[in-house]
This record gives sequence, structure tokens and C-alpha cells, in this order.
Amino acid sequence: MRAPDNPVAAKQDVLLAVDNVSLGFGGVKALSDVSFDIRKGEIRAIIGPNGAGKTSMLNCINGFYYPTEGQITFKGVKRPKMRPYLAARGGIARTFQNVALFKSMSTLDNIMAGRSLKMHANFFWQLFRHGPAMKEEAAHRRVVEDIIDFLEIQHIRKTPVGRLPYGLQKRVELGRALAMEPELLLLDEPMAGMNLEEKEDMSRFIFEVNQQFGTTIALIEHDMGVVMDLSDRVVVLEYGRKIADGTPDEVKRDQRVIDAYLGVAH
Ligand SMILES: Nc1ncnc2c1ncn2[C@@H]1O[C@H](COP(=O)(O)OP(=O)(O)OP(=O)(O)O)[C@@H](O)[C@H]1O
Repeated sequence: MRAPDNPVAAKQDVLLAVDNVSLGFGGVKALSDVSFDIRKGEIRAIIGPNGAGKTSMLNCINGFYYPTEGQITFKGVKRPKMRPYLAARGGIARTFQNVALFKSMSTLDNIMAGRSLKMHANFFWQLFRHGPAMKEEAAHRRVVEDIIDFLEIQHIRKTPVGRLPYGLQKRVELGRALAMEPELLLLDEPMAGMNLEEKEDMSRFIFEVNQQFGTTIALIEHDMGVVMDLSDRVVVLEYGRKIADGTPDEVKRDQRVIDAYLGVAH
């Protein structure tokens, strides 16, 4: 439920705020004075032509990069410095443009690996799979099995992920991110390289993650059909600057967006 007319309620509704963020690499300005927010429970798309700064923005949000200027506020707390593991522990999970999985490990083990942040038993117990570690592992395993059921990948649970088709690898990567039970899930081009059927499956899973678990999602995606169907709101970047921000319908009608992005073949 959003209450944009009530500034206090609207403020509470914001899960993550990006305020005047700039990011430079030597002479290249990847982001210039970008501000937008992500509200609790929404699907927020970040779009723009190649090199617009989308991945750089995701990297700032999950702590890979530190903004040169500006700041990011997550759950009401300003983050002066942030490392990826701290972002993950705080509830931000991420998938990558190019699948980043342990290729020789099974689907099950890859998703279990995503669960490691939630495990408390110390390394000694985990190593020997004794006592507290065994009990804990069984509990985590149940969560992981639920994710496997949810993503309909039971049939590949023992398969090394390197042997899987690309679309399924992307699904396993989503599973690994879900194993962290994130509050904010960042998806970098979740449909890239997929055929139509794989895209439809992935869209359905993203939608269901949002609906069933209430997970807030920010995604970068080039497929405009997917973006316009899935997203509650869309922020548009061009040359590192924000040029539009609104509902899919508003953004679609925005002349700057049409000129910058939708009008060009991608
Ligand atoms: N590590 C880096 N070092 C130097 N320049 C970088 C680095 N990362 C990104 N850039 C530059 O910053 C700009 C924004 O890149 P970014 O990858 O964020 O864009 P993008 O919108 O995600 O593009 P794409 O759609 O192609 O993935 C580009 O000019 C890029 O070359």
C-alpha cells in the first residue's frame, strides 16, 4: 500500500533512497547527480541505452562501488561506506549480468552457498558436519528445498550448473539470491540471452517472488515488453543522468525517453 499524498507515510514507504549520487572512473563520469527511491514491495526497473550507468548504479547500491558524491540510504540509515558482504547481511541480494555461479557444483550446493550468510554454526562444526552444524544444516536445507520447488528445478537439483542451459543457470542464480531471504533483490539483466519461453518463465518467477514473498525488486532489463509488464515504476538513465522517472505509461510517453532509448534499435 502506498500513500504518496501523505509525506510521512510516503517516507516510511521508501526502502532505499539514492540521493544525488555521482560516480567517476578517472575521466569517465558513469553517474551524475542521480536521485531516485525504491519503495517497499515494488518492482522498480532501471533502464537506459548501453553505457547509461545502470550497472554502475546497481554496484553502488550493493556496495561494489562507493559513490564519488551523494549518498544511499537503506531502511532509513545513511550508508557512508558499504561493502558487498555488509549489504548482503543487511538484506540486499544480487544477480549478475553474466551468471556468476560455482559451475562444477550442483544446483543444490549453489543455492546452499547463498544460504551461508544465514548460517551461525562455526567453521569447525560445519567442517565436520557434527552437532549444532548438522541440525542447522537440516533447517537451511529445508528452506533451500522450498526454493527449489518454487523455481521448479527439482529435476536439476544434483546437476553441476556448468552443464545446464543458460536459462536454467539464470534461474539457479535467482535461487541462490533468494536463499538469502533478501528484502531488496537486485537483478542485472535477468532475461539477457534467453529465448522467449525462458523469458516468460523468468518474468513469472520474478513476479511471484514479489507477490508471494513481498520482496522488493530492482531490475535492469533491456527487453521493454518485460519492463513495462513487470514494473511498478521505471527510472531512465542516459549518459549517467536521470532523464525520466515514473510509471511505465508515463515513461513510455516521455519524449526524452523516446528519443534516447525507445526510438533506437537495441
Ligand atoms: N570499472 C570501470 N572502469 C572504467 N569505466 C567504467 C567502469 N565501469 C563502468 N564504466 C563506464 O561507466 C559508464 C557506465 O557503464 P555501465 O556499465 O554502468 O552502463 P550500463 O548502463 O550498465 O551499460 P550496459 O547496458 O552496456 O550494461 C560507461 O561509460 C562505462 O564504460
